[in-house]
Amino acid sequence: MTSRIVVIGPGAIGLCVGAALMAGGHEVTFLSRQPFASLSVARKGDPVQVVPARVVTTPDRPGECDWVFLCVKAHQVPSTAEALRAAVGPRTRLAILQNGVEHLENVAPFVPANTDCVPVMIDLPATRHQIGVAEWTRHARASVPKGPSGEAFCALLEGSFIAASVSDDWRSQAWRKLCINAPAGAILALTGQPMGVFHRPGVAEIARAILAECIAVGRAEGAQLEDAILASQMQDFMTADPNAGNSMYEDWRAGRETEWNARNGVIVRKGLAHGVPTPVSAILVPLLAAQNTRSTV
Ligand SMILES: NC(=O)C1=CN([C@@H]2O[C@H](COP(=O)(O)OP(=O)(O)OC[C@H]3O[C@@H](n4cnc5c(N)ncnc54)[C@H](OP(=O)(O)O)[C@@H]3O)[C@@H](O)[C@H]2O)C=CC1
Ligand SMILES: CC(C)(CO)C(=O)C(=O)O
Repeated sequence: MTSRIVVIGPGAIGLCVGAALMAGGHEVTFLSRQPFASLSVARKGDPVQVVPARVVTTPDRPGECDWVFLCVKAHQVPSTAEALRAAVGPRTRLAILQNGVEHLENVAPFVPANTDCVPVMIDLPATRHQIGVAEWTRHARASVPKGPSGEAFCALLEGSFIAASVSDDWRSQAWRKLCINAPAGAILALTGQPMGVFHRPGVAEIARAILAECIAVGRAEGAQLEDAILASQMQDFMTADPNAGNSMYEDWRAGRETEWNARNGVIVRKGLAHGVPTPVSAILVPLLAAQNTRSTV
């Protein structure tokens, strides 16, 4: 069955997911801040195909639809309030594709309380090279909570390059992803260097400390995070392509606001609420916040 889907935020994730939905025959409209007419999404090294894209640039234009895929950075959610009002009707399902663990809290102020929201853990290393053009690499996975809406989400992507699955412990999936994003995002954004910086003296120790704090706070929040994550995640960091970046690094490089609060601030905020100490994150978070103000005072 063809669904009418509005993708809010045609960045790296929005373009990739939108292309997967279009390939499945769905009617996809991108709500963009800048116009574009065609879409080109490919796995790194694969041939590029250009297809026409349906795009609107006015927030009140998307109109009510079956699904909204919200693909903006966590701190950009408030700016989509008008678009959400226009696109989310009583029968619309809202998929929130974000890093972090606060998908539902982030959208709650902007949609009616009974909105059918599907938080999505998206593991899809992707870059938007220019408007309408994105490339992804390594793997493409999405995880949503088990239930009718989660299953409907997976059905939309069935047969596409994105492997979507339901989880009966989605909270743990989101925290596991944060175990990647919290150390790697903070360290790459603060040093302005790709993954090879983990081999500089002392850097791996800082990453390990952030990771340990993330695990401790995640457990206090009810996530199942086994001890072995510490070693296996550190191993992944240390064996990563030294030239690889991540979305927070890309934002820093482009002079855009970074997702420091959703990825690192959250560890301090939720740690405080549970009485879990997070001394290393507490030092790094003000630096990450300051990096975004570019204050001249
Ligand atoms: N990139 C990656 O590899 C991965 C990213 N993620 C997560 O997915 C989420 C999206 O990230 P990503 O795709 O990288 O981000 P991008 O910055 O590439 O894309 C965000 C897009 O949203 C647009 N946007 C922002 N505000 C609005 C608005 N009010 N109305 C319409 N469009 C808007 C931006 O437009 P404009 O261009 O005009 O600024 C941009 O096109 C984040 O939470 C990220 O952490 C998760 C896994 C991997
Ligand atoms: C680490 C990565 C690439 C994994 O999907 C990611 O989440 C990001 O860059 O934000």
